[in-house]
Amino acid sequence: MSATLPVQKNDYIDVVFEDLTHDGAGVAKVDGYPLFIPNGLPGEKAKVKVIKVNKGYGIGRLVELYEKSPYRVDIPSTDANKYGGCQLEHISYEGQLKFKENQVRQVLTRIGKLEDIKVHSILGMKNPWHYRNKAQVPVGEKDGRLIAGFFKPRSHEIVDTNESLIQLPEINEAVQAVKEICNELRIPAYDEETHKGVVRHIMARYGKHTGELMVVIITRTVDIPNKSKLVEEIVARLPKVKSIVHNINSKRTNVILGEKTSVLWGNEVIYDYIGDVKFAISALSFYQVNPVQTKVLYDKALEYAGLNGEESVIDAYCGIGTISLFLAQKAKKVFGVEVVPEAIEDAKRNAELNGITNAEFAAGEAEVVIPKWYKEGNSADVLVVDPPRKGCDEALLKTIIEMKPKKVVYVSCNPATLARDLRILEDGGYKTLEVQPVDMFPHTTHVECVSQLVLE
Ligand SMILES: C[S@@+](CC[C@H](N)C(=O)[O-])C[C@H]1O[C@@H](n2cnc3c(N)ncnc32)[C@H](O)[C@@H]1O
Repeated sequence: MSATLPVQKNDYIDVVFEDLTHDGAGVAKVDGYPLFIPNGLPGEKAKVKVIKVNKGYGIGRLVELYEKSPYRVDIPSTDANKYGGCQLEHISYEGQLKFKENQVRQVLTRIGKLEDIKVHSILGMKNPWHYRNKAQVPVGEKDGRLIAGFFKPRSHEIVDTNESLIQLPEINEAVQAVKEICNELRIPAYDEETHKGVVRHIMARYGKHTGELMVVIITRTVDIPNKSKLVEEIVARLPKVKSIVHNINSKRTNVILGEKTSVLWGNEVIYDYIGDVKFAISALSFYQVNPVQTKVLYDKALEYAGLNGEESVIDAYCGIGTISLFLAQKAKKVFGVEVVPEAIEDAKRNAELNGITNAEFAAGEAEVVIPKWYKEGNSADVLVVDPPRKGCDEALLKTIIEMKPKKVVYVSCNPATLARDLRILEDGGYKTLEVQPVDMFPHTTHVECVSQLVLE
């Protein structure tokens, strides 16, 4: 096969990078044949080694840079830099924002065939470091010691580090402390090959605006050896801890959290504020990871909803009711739907906590609950969706098109599924007026968008 291609495996060639892939690799073309090379930036000239050739594209490795992009920044070669999941760290923040904005525009045109919609300049952060309020760190064993950190790319080999440049310092400290305590108390790590051992993951979550810390220990076993000493030491070394939770995941799986959760010490939840609204967050509930940009994102969603106090609003994929409670302050009534029952319990508690009485919440799949509401004769003036990366279920999109809310606000963490779903809604009678990208995840390739659609 490779005989007909313009490059062969192990060739060394000189290239000029033209573009970036959605996951941040440089794209160079040889006689029209694309080569994807991690770490290459548009405009740069380089020598690369071809390491793999497929029919439609090849993969290469950067060997030498002849000419650097003005957006390239030098980063020290630490484990956190190499393995910490920050695929865009070698690009200046200005360059990252440009890349993300461009990516949104390209994807909306290519997948959504949305040629003429208004995509605003991306809203970035003033200080794009140490923003993440949550970490879920895999645990393993090396030389008889429990280690925890990042997986090496495309492997399950763990790099033992707690140094992350995008996590809040409180999160890094919490992970490090739990790791040390487990080693001191000889609590064994889980071994995924033999399916033996105890600790699988350490999770930490931090309320930036309340200073409350939650530690979750995820184990294969029902019991944790030295459990009471473990709890005692966590409380002693992490003064901000308000909740220590045990989650049991006894399955052979890559899924992090298991089904059984119990509180080992303190509260079942921690609290945090977004703006003036207070939220209770339990271990299994989704909560946005960038506390600064969440406010920016929700403010935009609220602006796009354009409420005057008379509307009935549905908030699909509502999590712990975060967007719902902002909407409820401006609408007549809000109905939130979410598949995780614990998150719905949090949402109800959050409405009460903030004295909000015009929000109701239902646990279930949005694509089941909302069609059922519609069949029972209910509808909404405004519908907000904030689905996971896979986007909205087709059954939900079909119901939206039939229900005909005047406005749809689509919050998305994946431009590709956003583009796909906007196309379906456009074909069903909606017009996308504007799209606002928001940088919720600096230094990674992820980008969030809020879109406003109106019924034509
Ligand atoms: C991106 S999060 C958004 C949550 C919330 N709007 C927020 O900003 O915190 C997506 C949420 O959808 C929930 N979810 C996933 N699949 C669902 C489904 N089929 N129906 C309802 N909720 C679902 C997840 O549990 C998660 O809470």
